[in-house]
Formats: sequence, structure tokens, C-alpha cells
Amino acid sequence: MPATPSSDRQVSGATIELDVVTKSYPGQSRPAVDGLSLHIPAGEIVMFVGPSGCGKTTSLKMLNRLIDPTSGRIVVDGEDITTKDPDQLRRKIGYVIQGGSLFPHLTVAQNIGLVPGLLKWDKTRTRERVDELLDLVGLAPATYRHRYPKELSGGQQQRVGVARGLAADPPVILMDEPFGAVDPITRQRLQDELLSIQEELHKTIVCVTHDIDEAIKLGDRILILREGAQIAQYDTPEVILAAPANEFVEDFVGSGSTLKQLSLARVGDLELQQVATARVGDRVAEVRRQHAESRNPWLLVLDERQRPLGWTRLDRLDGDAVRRPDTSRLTTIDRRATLNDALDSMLAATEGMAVVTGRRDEYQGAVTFDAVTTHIRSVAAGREEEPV
Ligand SMILES: Nc1ncnc2c1ncn2[C@@H]1O[C@H](COP(=O)(O)OP(=O)(O)OP(=O)(O)O)[C@@H](O)[C@H]1O
Repeated sequence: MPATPSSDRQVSGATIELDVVTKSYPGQSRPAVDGLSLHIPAGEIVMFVGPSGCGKTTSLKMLNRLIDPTSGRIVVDGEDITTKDPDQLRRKIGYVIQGGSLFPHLTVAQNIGLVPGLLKWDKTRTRERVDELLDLVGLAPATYRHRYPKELSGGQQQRVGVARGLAADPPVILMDEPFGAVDPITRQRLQDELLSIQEELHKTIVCVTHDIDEAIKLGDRILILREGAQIAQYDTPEVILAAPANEFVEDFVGSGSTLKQLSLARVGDLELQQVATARVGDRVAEVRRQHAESRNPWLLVLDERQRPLGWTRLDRLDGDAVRRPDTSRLTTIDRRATLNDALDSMLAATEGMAVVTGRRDEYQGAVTFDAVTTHIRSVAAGREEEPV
């Protein structure tokens, strides 16, 4: 389930208020955004969706004044931003776009450190921040900080783009189709990472997507727009799926809304199985003694930060200490992944079992293909019994 905001949650995001905001482009007969009023609560992820040309990107870009509204007011954290210096404003609002849009002649560290540099942070603080962010987006700092964008995969570039958006710890982050340019499995991982980062940081994130499944997975709320940025519905994914406000929303969300419920159910909602684990370097004799009763011959080897490395057989352990295992057969799923994502990943898994990871990729448990399919059947059955 998307995180439910609660009063004990430490929110570092800011509230955003749009008050009858209109944008008319010269030469267009109708405004691209026609009187949009919207309240975006601090610390939430709000997804903008709607058909092509309905005004999503225009609405988003007005929030950091990449586009100035023709009329109306936009208030961020109590301050009317239409009167603020756009450069200063943009340093307080992170911006992440498709592909990461990194500067090709700058290293990863220099790309991430751009805004801290503009804010005149000293070198040590910037360096520490860059490493912290690389870690947060799942890239080992020592390996990646000195690389150039062309030496990274598409998914890695996108991760660096997210890190750059977060660099100066802005309360608000705007994202425009951030994961549009990567393959489905990488997209799923990046989405999981964003949810994981948000669990730690509680920013206000406004994200444009054309993918309703992505909106359901990531959004605390979804804004469904029609032409002229007219609001068709603005609500939580659960409400939009269960009670679409009108035919437009129904059509937009599409058929198979039972299937879409699977984007609401998360791997973390399943009961996880605990498997035998040991860390690299643990004494073999001790590990054998600990798991003497285990009926499963497999041992999951973790690194020093509790991150799964791979499977090894308990009965084939030799030498004094547990060694690094073969990592090729390990399938991991983030606990924030949807059941749809889990199925996709597990179809490729040979063991019929995937290791579930949580915050900072730490081991949490394991889930079997059967457990996922059983849960899916129960979700589907539950939906069918609900009154229409
Ligand atoms: N610079 C511009 N000059 C004139 N018209 C524009 C400009 N930018 C956008 N428009 C028009 O404004 C409307 C809204 O565009 P916008 O890019 O905000 O839509 P969108 O919902 O983000 O679309 P998409 O999903 O295709 O990216 C469209 O009709 C578009 O043609």
C-alpha cells in the first residue's frame, strides 16, 4: 500500500497550493491549463496522469517557473512563488526528467554536486552528500563517483538523475516521466527505490506519467486530468479504482481494474518466510550447528550490511569460513514491489523463490511463487465479491 501520511511521520516536504491557475500559450485557441485549483499535501507523492496534450507537463513546469502562469497563484510552503526569483526557486525544488538529463562532460559526482555548488556548500560537505546520495540510489560511490554519464547504463543514469534532484535536500521534487526511458524491470526497481527513498525522506513529490499502473503504484494520490487540465478525479489510488468519479476516469483507468488491484498489493503484505542465513566470514562449524535442524538445504549468504549475495548449499560448506557465493542465481524483490512486479521477476527465477529486501536492500525474508499466486487469487476473489 502507498504510505499513509500520519501525524507521527517526519515530513520534510512542503505544501503546494494552486489557485485558479491558467496558462494560455500564444496562438492557441484554448488555454493549455484552464483554471486549475489543487491542494498538494506536504510529504505526499502526487501523480499527474491524463491523455496526451491535456496539460500535465505545463502544470508541472509552472511549479518551478520553467513556465509562468498567465494568471492565478501558486503557493509553495506558504510563499507565493510567482514573485520569487526563478533561479533561487529552482534550487529549492528538485527536478528529475526522463533519462536523467546529465551533463555528458561532467562526472557523476559533478552532476550530483551541481546545485550544492551553486549554493556554495564547501567541498567536503558536497563530497559527503554526493556519496550519501549515491548510496541512497543504490550505486556504490567508489565505483561510480568518477564515471562519466556515457559509462553508465540507462537505469544508472536515471538513478544519478534522481540523486541530483535530491542533492540540496529540497522539500519539493518534480518529476516528468522519470522512468519512461528504461526497460520494464529497471523501471520497476527505480520505482521501488523511489518509494524506499520517500519512506526515509517524506518529500513532496509531484510526478507526471502516462502510465496509470505507475501512478497506482507510486501515488499517495492521483490527479487525473482531461483537456485543459480539467480535473476528472483527484483521489487516492484505492478510491479511484473502487469508485471512478465518471466515465472518463473509468475509460482512462481502463478495463481489468481487478488486475490493477494487484498494483495496490505489495510483496511486503505477504507473510514472508525466513530462510537459513549466514554472513560472509562466519565460522562454518557454527553455521552448521545453528541450522542443523533446517529441512531446507539452502543457505542465503549476506554481506556485512545484511544485503543478500547468493545461495549456497548447507551440506556443501567447506573450509573454516563462509565464502562469497555465486551471485548469478539470486532473485531479489523489494518489499515495496507490487505483486505484478513480483510475478514478472519470479518467472525468471529458477528456484521458484525470491529473496525480499527492504530499506537499503537489507534482507527481510523470502517469498515463494506459490505464495504470490495464492495471494493474487485471494485479491481477485475478494474483488469479485464486492458490490458493484
Ligand atoms: N510551448 C508551447 N507553445 C504552444 N503550445 C504548447 C506549448 N507547450 C505545450 N503546448 C500545448 O499545450 C497543451 C498541453 O501541453 P502539455 O505538454 O502540458 O501536455 P501533456 O499532458 O504534458 O502532454 P504529453 O502527455 O503529450 O506530454 C497541448 O495542446 C500542447 O500542444
